[in-house]
Amino acid sequence: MDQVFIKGLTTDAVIGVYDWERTLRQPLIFDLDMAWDIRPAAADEDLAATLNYAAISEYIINFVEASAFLLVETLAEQLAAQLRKEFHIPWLRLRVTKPTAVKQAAGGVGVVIERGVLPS
Ligand SMILES: Nc1nc2c(c(=O)[nH]1)N=C([C@H](O)[C@@H](O)CO)CN2
Repeated sequence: MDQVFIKGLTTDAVIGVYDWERTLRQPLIFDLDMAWDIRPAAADEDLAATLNYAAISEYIINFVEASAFLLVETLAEQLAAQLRKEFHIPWLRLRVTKPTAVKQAAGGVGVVIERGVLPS
């Protein structure tokens, strides 16, 4: 299946379970793979026939900047559900990385979820 992707989208949010984390914003990085048949868009050079990664990036930034979840799990789950509904995405894989949460984890920490059904 074809995919449209967004890699390394970075924005800030209030996120975390500890008291000190409720008083500041921390960076979060989003990697998103979305199943989509790109052939109709390619055939007609038609942006409306594909997933507009610029529009989806803007949606993610607005959603995340307005959020204040405790767990990255909750953020991932809510964001994935909203993205699927808003953009009619049949299947997606979403990675949410909290790059500064654990100093010794150079590549960050976080979650990866897959939601929906991969079209055959
Ligand atoms: N699986 C998770 N573990 C932890 C989370 C989380 O959201 N999911 N959050 C924290 C703290 O907020 C941490 O990021 C502070 O450094 C700890 N573990």
